[in-house]
Amino acid sequence: MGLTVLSGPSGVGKGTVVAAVRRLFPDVWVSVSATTRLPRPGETEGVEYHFVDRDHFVRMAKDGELVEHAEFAGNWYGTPRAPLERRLTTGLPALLEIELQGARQVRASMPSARFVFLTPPSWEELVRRLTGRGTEPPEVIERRLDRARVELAAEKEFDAVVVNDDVEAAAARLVSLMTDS
Ligand SMILES: Nc1nc2c(ncn2[C@@H]2O[C@H](COP(=O)(O)OP(=O)(O)O)[C@@H](O)[C@H]2O)c(=O)[nH]1
Ligand SMILES: Nc1ncnc2c1ncn2[C@@H]1O[C@H](COP(=O)(O)OP(=O)(O)O)[C@@H](O)[C@H]1O
Repeated sequence: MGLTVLSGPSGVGKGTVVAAVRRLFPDVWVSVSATTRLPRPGETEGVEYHFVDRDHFVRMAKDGELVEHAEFAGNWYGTPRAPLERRLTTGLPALLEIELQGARQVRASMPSARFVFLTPPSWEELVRRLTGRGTEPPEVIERRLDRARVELAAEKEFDAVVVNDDVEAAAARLVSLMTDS
């Protein structure tokens, strides 16, 4: 059990697959990140993210309250340390859903974690999903696709690669990776 880190390009379906993992595996614990990004319609403080302003984020980072943090497409994201450490002391599974730079920081500080990369069936399908979600304006989609190229090139750094073709199959694979000792 222990810590699993899930990464993958924006729009690949990380949030969708993690929601399916929660249904398959209700005991899973998923870290709630801090971010300077504004909430999307339907997002709630403390559920998808802790939404903080830049000053607050910088203070958290400076005070060592974040396990890792990174800038992604113009906003900051980071994993709060205290709740993750509390969870890890129980020995029960914990999941982080974070981008590549953060995953690299966790790899350096917690090398025993499992690193899983979620990848799309094709580049065209990734563009379709990111555009189809309808949550970002075109210029933000462009920045995320730029990052997606970088992230896809780093697939080999991960312990396992899961293709998100079918959501349920991808979720089942992630659960088996998380629970494999
Ligand atoms: N490094 C890091 N990345 C994070 C964290 N939380 C979320 N992310 C990543 O930030 C990126 C953007 O997240 P978000 O704005 O929610 O967009 P979405 O993943 O496309 O729905 C995604 O790759 C997330 O996995 C975090 O705590 N640390
Ligand atoms: N396996 C899949 N097949 C088709 N569409 C998917 C699949 N997984 C996710 N999607 C869709 O792709 C879009 C992006 O998914 P989301 O979970 O928000 O991605 P991420 O969290 O990686 O940015 C959403 O509209 C979602 O419904």
